[in-house]
Amino acid sequence: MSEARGGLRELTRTVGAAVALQWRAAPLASVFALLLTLCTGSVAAAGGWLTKALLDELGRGALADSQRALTLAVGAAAVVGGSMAILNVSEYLTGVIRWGVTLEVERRLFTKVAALEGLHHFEDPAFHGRLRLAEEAARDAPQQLIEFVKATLRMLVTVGTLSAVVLLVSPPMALLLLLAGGVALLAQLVRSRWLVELAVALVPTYRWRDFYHALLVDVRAAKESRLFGLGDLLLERMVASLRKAADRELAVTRKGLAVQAALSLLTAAVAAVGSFIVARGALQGRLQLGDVSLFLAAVAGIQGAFNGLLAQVEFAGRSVQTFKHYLDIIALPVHAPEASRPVAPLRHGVELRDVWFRYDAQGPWVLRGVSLFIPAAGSVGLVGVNGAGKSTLVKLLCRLYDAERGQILWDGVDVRELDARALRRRMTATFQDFMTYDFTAAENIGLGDLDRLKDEARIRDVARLAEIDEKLASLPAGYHTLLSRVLEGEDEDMPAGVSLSGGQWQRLALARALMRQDVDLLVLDEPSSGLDAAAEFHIHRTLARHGEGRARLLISHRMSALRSADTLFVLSEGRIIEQGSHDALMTAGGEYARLFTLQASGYQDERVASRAGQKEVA
Ligand SMILES: Nc1ncnc2c1ncn2[C@@H]1O[C@H](COP(=O)(O)OP(=O)(O)OP(=O)(O)O)[C@@H](O)[C@H]1O
Repeated sequence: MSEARGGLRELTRTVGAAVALQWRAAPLASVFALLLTLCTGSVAAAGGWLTKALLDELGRGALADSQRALTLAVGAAAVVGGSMAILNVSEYLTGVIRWGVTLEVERRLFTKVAALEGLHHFEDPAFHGRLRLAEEAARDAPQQLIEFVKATLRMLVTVGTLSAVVLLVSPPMALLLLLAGGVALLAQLVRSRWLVELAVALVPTYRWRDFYHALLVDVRAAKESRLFGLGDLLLERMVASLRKAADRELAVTRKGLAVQAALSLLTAAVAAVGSFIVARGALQGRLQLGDVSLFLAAVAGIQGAFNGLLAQVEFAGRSVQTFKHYLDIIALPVHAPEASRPVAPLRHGVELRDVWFRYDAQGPWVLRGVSLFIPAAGSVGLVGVNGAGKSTLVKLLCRLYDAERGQILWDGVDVRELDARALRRRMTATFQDFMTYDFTAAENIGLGDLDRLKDEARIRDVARLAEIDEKLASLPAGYHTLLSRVLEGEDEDMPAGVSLSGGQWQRLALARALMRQDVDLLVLDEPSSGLDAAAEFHIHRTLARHGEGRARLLISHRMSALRSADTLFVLSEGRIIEQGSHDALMTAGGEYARLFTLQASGYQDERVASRAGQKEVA
């Protein structure tokens, strides 16, 4: 009982939200659509009544009033013609409302997604599942729920008016019809519940299918896929996902077939019983020809109205569930900037104080009591083997996650008390897994500072700093060349897109990070991993110049790039195990010295070393 009440509450909440959404998206069209719905609901009864009156009049033979018969005939024809006109206008209004609602829903959904703070939602498979359902809902659910509301209204008006008509002819029959309709409705609700449960259960299957599909068409995946011959394997897995979905859907459809067959039998039986009652009444002279016609039209009308609603129930049940996911995502809390303290320019430095962090509450600790200080005008280098936690530390600094224990302090203020967006505006960063946007070259750089997205002079300045200006200027449309091999420009004159090399993309990412001028903290996570040796040397000199007077955190596996940092921290399994200047750490002979010597020895050529040795001896 309480479950049914909960279900009803859920239905009311969802349908209410869909109706409110439609009202906001297209108020005028909604009012007209409602009026037309009420009109179409009464068409059957009006048409039936006019036909009955016409037949009764004609049945009077020579006594018939020809003027009245003619008026009734014209009236019945007008009702049919009018209902067709209403249908056409309704279709147009449905289009207007559908577009209004789709735009509104997509805008609201992705405004919310864009406003979500941090990364944890985006690294949660359950969130992606919900988002998929919500997007599905954004496309169809409000419309289907509104169609359901309209079908219910139409059904109520049709059944109400026609039942009144049938009641006049045969009261028991009216009851029978309503009962049969009610049973069919309940059965359909059960069927729709099965379908909803199936849709939710199949979300991961469809997401895997999408994933294999993306791998089959993605240009980057195509390289490995061709080289390792992965095409058949991916295809097989994609088809297997689809087959799984198809098998499960067909199983539910088969289950529903029995229900459907029982419903058809019930409908036919009710119609047969009704016809029998009326035919007998006519034979016994209790009913006239018009009554028979009216009754048969009413039976067909009521069953048609119920069937119309039944068809909507299936979609509506599914929509209630998917739309619920949309409403849940819309209701997710986002950070309220007004609740946070403004961020002052950095004067002393950023401090990590005994920071502990793990990605999942049950997962292993990734950072275990990290403490380090990045002075406002100093540089810090972070060293550590793969998986030590370096990039995780960067994510915490950018407030993409918050520490579980300990604090990150911005001039002594816990960053959790600060407005995250304002904090991010005071810093810039290049990430190890930087983005390559399929935009123009200028936009790829300008995105680093949206206020200067069109500032070509500034864009070229930072491109020069990142030593990519010459290359970009030489592209077919210079900085306005699209950097894409998968999208084409919407503008016909635009030359075909081009792609860059890995190192060139990295320079572009670096230029993007340099776009922001008024920043206090510069975070560079492997900014030169893809650069050739000469370029790396130049870039680091440029970065050192550019970063002067700011707090800098530099991460690199190329240890030579870090040696000039004021302080170096060695991170191992989430702990700082050494710290000091390059010279101090080399003298100490610990992990840093071991890693540095190991890397340096890889660059030693014995012939050069032995020549150097001979010179020393001489
Ligand atoms: N989003 C994530 N969810 C769960 N675990 C993660 C996530 N990102 C990283 N990890 C785990 O956290 C640990 C530290 O990863 P991190 O990327 O910080 O290392 P790193 O020092 O930057 O390594 P590398 O030198 O390879 O870039 C790893 O064991 C990794 O598996």
